[in-house]
Amino acid sequence: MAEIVIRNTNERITGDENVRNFLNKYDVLYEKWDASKLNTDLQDNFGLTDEQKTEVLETYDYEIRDLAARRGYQIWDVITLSEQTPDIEEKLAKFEEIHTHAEDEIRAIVAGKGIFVIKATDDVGYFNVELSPGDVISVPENTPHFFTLMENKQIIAVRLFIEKDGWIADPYPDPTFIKQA
Ligand SMILES: CSCCC(=O)/C(O)=C/O
Ligand SMILES: [Fe+2]
Ligand code: NI
Repeated sequence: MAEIVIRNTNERITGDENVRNFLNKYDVLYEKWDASKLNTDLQDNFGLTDEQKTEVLETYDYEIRDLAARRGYQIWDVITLSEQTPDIEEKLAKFEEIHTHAEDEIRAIVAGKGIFVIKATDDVGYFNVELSPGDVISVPENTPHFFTLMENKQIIAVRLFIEKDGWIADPYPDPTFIKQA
């Protein structure tokens, strides 16, 4: 279940309804997929082969096509990040820079954990969205954000894009952002 932390106040928001209501205020979609649908061999495998990634997409084909039909996503992929990922440090460094995307994108966590840090309004500042298996969020277009792993340092996520070119990020250097532990 996703949890929110508002970074400026340390307020923590828990419970599906509260989380959904908070996120919807900032045009962030929050939905759930059934994490138990994924074959257990794949849930514990953070070094998926291309064939296994296809199996993940087949497992969630109904959910993916439903989101695509409702919200216009055109392509999707599976990303795994863990110590087994080649160039993990470079990949993470890229995701950990504040950036925007010119399109709305979906991130569905199917195994592991991760945090999206998203900018709300100037007065609220940034909030953390701590994501667990089954959590599905959108990252709205042109919204400053970044992504980092949690203590277990591993994740499998399905990503849905509107643009056929996939992941394209525009850096958003933000002097108002305060890094904290
Ligand atoms: C867990 S999805 C990988 C990170 C990503 O796709 C993104 O857009 C980060 O901001
Ligand atoms: Fe992003
Ligand atoms: Ni939870």
